[in-house]
Amino acid sequence: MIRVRGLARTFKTKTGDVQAVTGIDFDVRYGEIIGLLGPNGAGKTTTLRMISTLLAPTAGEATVVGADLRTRSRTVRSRIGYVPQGGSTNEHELVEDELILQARLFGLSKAEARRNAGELAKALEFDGLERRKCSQLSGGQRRRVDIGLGLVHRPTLIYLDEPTTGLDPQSRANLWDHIRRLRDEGTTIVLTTHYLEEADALCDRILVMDHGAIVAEGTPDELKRRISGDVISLEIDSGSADLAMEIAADVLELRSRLRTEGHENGHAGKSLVHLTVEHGDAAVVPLLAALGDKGITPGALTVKRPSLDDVFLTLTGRSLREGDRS
Ligand SMILES: Nc1ncnc2c1ncn2[C@@H]1O[C@H](COP(=O)(O)OP(=O)(O)OP(=O)(O)O)[C@@H](O)[C@H]1O
Repeated sequence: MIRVRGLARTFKTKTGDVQAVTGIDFDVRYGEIIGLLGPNGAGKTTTLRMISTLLAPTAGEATVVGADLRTRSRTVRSRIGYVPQGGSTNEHELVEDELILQARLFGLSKAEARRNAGELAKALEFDGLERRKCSQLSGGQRRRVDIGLGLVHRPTLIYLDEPTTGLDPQSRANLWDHIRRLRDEGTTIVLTTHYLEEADALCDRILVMDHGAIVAEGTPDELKRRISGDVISLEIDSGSADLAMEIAADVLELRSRLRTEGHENGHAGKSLVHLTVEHGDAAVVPLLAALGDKGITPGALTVKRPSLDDVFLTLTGRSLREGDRS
């Protein structure tokens, strides 16, 4: 469905060149949901904009739904749907008019446009809202209309840029169901997300991006399996965190160790120390004893199977959530 080789984009700015995407390779197969996962500024949107012809690459090549990105950009455009981060609905227009206008822009007849709009309203469950102005929709309804706009010309490939950002958990889960249904009906989907749980729940395959590069690729399970063993997370006073990691390295056979600042939920002044070990349960008692000998008592301790966040930490040394704040 998509074949990308060496795709790169550099932006020239007053303060110098920004290498937004540094020469990436990836493939997307028919009927997959692919997630581009990464923190702010990782290059996800730039990648989507390039493979949707909205932004010219500075290097590299791509074939999208059978057409060359550079030489047949009009064909590519006619075969894909692109739903940008903020959507593209016009506040003052009626939902139905927006859908029909969009379909007509892609060359559909009035009758086809009307039929597709009606079918999508049913499929994405915003039927009954077609005569409302876009400004009168809830966040979740609006996102479904945005997706409808991307699909109204019946593309087989759709790009969704952060489809659920800003939605409440219920609307998010509801939108996930719709996205899965689209895939089951034969639409290939490439989406970007900051949410690990979204990538985990929704995507068949994940491309982890950081600093303009793909740093890992695989199914959610494959990525998690890369960090074999368990992750022990300890909350430690920031002043003692480095010593705690040294002590842990002395008494345990560590696969990896990472430290993040605990900014969230009133944990200022605390650090979170993440240790990957073969058998988490067996490691806890000797670890606590060794820390206790040096007067360190963790505020909290958890042992769990690695999450995608742990994968990201291990690959990049940073938490995705830290990236979110930058
Ligand atoms: N038009 C532009 N001019 C200059 N720099 C840009 C431009 N567009 C993007 N960038 C830079 O390129 C890098 C990648 O941006 P991009 O929007 O692709 O990241 P992203 O992963 O989509 O981030 P987010 O999750 O915040 O949407 C960032 O450093 C960004 O500041």
